Amino acid sequence: MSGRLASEYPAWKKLQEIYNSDHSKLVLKELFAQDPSRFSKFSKEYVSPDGPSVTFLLDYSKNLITEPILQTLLTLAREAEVETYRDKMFAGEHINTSEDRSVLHVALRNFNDFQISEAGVSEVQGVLAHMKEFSEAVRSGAWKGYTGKPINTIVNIGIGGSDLGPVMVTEALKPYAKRDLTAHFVSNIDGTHLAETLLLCDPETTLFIIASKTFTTQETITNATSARDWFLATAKDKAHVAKHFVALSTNTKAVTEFGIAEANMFQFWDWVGGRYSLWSAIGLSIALVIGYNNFEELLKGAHGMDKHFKTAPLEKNLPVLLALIGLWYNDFYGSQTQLLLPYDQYLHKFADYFQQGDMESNGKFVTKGGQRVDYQTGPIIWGAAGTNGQHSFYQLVHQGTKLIPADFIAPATTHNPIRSSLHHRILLSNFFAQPEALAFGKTEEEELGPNATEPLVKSKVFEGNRPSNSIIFPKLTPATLGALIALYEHKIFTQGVIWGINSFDQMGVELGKVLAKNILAQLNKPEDVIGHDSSTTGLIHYYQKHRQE
Ligand SMILES: O=P(O)(O)OC[C@H]1O[C@H](O)[C@@H](O)[C@@H](O)[C@@H]1O
Repeated sequence: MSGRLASEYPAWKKLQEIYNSDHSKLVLKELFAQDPSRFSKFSKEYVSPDGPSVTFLLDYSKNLITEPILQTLLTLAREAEVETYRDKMFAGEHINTSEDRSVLHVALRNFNDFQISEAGVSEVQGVLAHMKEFSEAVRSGAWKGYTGKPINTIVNIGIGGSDLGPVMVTEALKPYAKRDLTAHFVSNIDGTHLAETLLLCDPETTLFIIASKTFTTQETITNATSARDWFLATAKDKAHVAKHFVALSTNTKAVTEFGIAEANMFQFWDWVGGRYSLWSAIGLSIALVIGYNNFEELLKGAHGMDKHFKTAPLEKNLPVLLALIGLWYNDFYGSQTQLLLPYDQYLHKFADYFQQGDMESNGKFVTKGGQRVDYQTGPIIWGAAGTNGQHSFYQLVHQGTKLIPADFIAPATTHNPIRSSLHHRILLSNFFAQPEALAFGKTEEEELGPNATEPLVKSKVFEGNRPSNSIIFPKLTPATLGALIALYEHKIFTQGVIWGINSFDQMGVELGKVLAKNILAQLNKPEDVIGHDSSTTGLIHYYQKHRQE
């Protein structure tokens, strides 16, 4: 039953035994030499079941696994009832127990395949139709600003899940963008973020999209209010707000109190988690930038992956395989982090996006049953796009003292084939070379011959045996991106079920918010600063001494 300690499952204990007795024998160079069919055994092609064509190859052969290890990991998934909990999610059961909510981002991209009865699900199509109509009106120029000019700039104001998804996807799908519609994203409460953005905006032609599930988030409401003040400083009449401000939210009351009419609000529901919300009304900026039809392709690509996750047997289920391999390193090898390395400049925000997606979901130390876990849960996610990382942190990945599993992700075809795709061939040669170097390394013998012992030679040794997955797909299309995001979403889900934690709440972001509110009220005068430790008090006093308003 989910909520149990993962370490109590028989398969977990068996994995620990296997690790203890065998891990020093798991050497990639030998595993490949012993089995010429290792690649075909440990790689799978995904082909979308229907809808827009999506294919990709997942090669997981360069991992420190054998068939028996994989089988034991699969047994662990069965003992943790991953299939049952997956089906509960798709059925709309309240698997987010702490908030007593269902978890239904899959319902946002459901094209009549799953029967889900939950309040709001039947409204999804209506909101999509509203998004289509509105985005087409803005893109065609039919929607006019208060002086009759068309909109040429949009500013999405939101943070966390109400920012990262739209930012990542609009960057990733830039080749599909309407280039004369500029999109900005303001998230940080630091006034610099808004001020620098407003310098690039004209109030007559700018549309502000206020994206907030709760519509109470301090950063977003403060930024939205300042943006409205800036707008009204020129437009004067409050009635003009209707042409320049729309809201994406679950909170109709707060939206209308802010001064945005319900007609300009795009609704979603409490069963959409913030970090799973780009498929909802939160995706409005995506639809505006790439067009509604491309947004729908994104949804369909994700839906194809949902069907795969829902129906493929565990041993062929790609999100499950990624989850199990990741768990093997996280819980038995003691790996603390997981790299996401897209060899595609358009995916330069992919790791940032899944920092929230994974770390906010699985950064939990208590099971659903309230027990402190005695094993590691969510990994630290990090990464960078293309070869940039190779010239910065890869040194540590290759020759440092830590084991850092990495996912390499690349398209076979580029959207920018300059110089007959020369750039892309160089990029991909690195995409192929890095996992090879990580896995197989370079010995002293290769460096100088059998008697080489000098420090210089030693420093050139690559021990190898550093694991990675590789994902390669034909081209980065909206549907392919949708499938890739859903792949990782379901990976996160699977790991969360096995660890017995609630992947769908985020209690850990609350304490800082409460403390900041309290401190904000004390910032005026030194004598107001009470109730803190000496460090916090000292820092605030220093600020009070040196600030200039
Ligand atoms: O969309 P909202 O309600 O403004 O929340 C923005 C963000 O706030 C918090 O940091 C968390 O709850 C995140 O999950 C959320 O994405």
